[in-house]
Amino acid sequence: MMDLSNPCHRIIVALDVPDASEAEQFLSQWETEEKPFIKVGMQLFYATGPSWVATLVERGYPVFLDVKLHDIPNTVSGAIGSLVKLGVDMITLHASGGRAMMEAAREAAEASGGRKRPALLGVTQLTSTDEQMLNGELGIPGTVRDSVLNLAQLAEKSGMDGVVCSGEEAGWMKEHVSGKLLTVTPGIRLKGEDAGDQKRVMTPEVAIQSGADLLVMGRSITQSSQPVSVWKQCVKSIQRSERKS
Ligand SMILES: O=c1ccn([C@@H]2O[C@H](COP(=O)(O)O)[C@@H](O)[C@H]2O)c(=O)[nH]1
Repeated sequence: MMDLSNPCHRIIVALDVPDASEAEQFLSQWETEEKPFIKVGMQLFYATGPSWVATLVERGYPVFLDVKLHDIPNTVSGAIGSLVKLGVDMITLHASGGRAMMEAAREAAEASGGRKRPALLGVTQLTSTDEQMLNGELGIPGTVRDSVLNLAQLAEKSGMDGVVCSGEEAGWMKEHVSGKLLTVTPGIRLKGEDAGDQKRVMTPEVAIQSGADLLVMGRSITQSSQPVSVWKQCVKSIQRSERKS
């Protein structure tokens, strides 16, 4: 189960791999270490199905199910009703799905009948979106920050426990929302690393200093030849950054 006071749980490892066997092989490298906080996204969830995710939870992994639900309220309510049974720690929905959709999700999660209620996170603007894309192909005026804040405030009013945004917005946004809203921040890159498809990126240290609560790290860890050592170094360096800020 996730424990936000545990520094190891401040980094969520995005397990973007094709199947359960590759995921298991990757996780086996942590044998003697504390279990990492794992993000299962669409690629792995669609490949393994819910039962493998439930076994991860049973084995004591904190799990973030990043399926980014976005549909009519009734459908999202049903989906949350099914996903809550897995016992995961966090689930994402697109905040742009609107208030009725997020409220329906919250009600479905609360009706989970004695099971642990997962934290629900509203995805604001994806970290692969920049201002040019926002104003151009998406037709949304203003800055990325304006749009992230608008969606974060909507998520908060709709009963979400947190939001997904980039490190560029995480700390600043907290001045405009309640302190209870958790900020989960992907788009993390080590110094000098290629951003790839991500547009709003930050190093782990700067993201934590800027006010992010939890960091999502995928390829920087999964594509490293020494993933456990990169993970450990990042945990240590964010602890140091936190002490300084
Ligand atoms: O705005 C968002 C929301 C989710 N993600 C997810 O985080 C990881 C990032 O992977 P990297 O390899 O570190 O880029 C990935 O699973 C995305 O689906 C995001 O990047 N941005």
